[in-house]
Amino acid sequence: MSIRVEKVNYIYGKGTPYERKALDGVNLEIHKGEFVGIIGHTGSGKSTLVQHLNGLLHPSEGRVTVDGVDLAGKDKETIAKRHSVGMVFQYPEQQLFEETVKKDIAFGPTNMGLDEGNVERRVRQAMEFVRLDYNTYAERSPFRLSGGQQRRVAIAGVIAMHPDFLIMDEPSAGLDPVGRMEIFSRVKEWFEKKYFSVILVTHNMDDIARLATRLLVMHNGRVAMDGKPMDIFLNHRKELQACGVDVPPLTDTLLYLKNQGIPVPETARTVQEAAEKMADMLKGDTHAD
Ligand SMILES: Nc1ncnc2c1ncn2[C@@H]1O[C@H](COP(=O)(O)OP(=O)(O)OP(=O)(O)O)[C@@H](O)[C@H]1O
Repeated sequence: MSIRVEKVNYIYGKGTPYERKALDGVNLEIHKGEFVGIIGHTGSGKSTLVQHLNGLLHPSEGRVTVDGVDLAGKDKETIAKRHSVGMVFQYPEQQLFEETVKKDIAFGPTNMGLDEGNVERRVRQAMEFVRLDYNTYAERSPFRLSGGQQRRVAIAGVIAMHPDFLIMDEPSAGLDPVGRMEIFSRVKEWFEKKYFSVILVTHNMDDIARLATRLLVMHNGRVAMDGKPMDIFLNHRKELQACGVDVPPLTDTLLYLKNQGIPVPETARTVQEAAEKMADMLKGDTHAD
């Protein structure tokens, strides 16, 4: 199961004085089981790219397929594939439109043709996922909630679709630090249970260090770097900085441990996991002394 982006160009305002090439020859394959972090300076094309992955935007040139199905189509199979890629937008208020929280979250599963009982079950499960109490919020208007609560409703609406791929574009905007930790720990938990793969667009390098198993660095509408976060941070810091991004603080811990003679564990999937394993090894050495 995978999403493939083939030779994709995207131009905003084609033929107008505001014409702007936002994607420039992007080739990419994202597989089930990956937690892909997408970083890059502002305007590098991250949001434009992810909006192609579930057919919200169509390439000016090239194509995007999910399991071989071209998202440019309009048939039933294409729609089902688009539904398998859930998207949490940068601005949740753009995503909410129903009169109650419950109806808003139920919209996607209802559209998929699920019966009432199943829809209800998914709404409750999704509200639990985002830690919104059903009895308190189900009947409230989503427009009378705080930004952080709206964001939770928007995330719940996508979770209720049971997507194979979950795209999150700057999901922490509007969430307080506790809210962020809550949502991200649930996302991590479901990712680890293999309920979905994740594509996370963020400027938050700590989140990348904690969560990403693969890193894409966007620069001027191109994928400038694509690899294991650990390798990019440890071995390609200069190239990364040339793309307008710096390494997460945890990189220095990793370098310190490496300089103490602790090998970087190749099997670690995230930077944080590597740092934890290396710290354990260091402790082990200390005890041995
Ligand atoms: N609706 C639009 N109309 C015209 N140009 C746009 C539009 N949306 C984005 N662009 C331009 O396309 C380029 C890529 O924008 P995009 O939003 O994809 O970047 P980004 O990396 O997600 O940025 P940010 O980190 O600020 O969210 C930028 O130059 C931006 O100004």
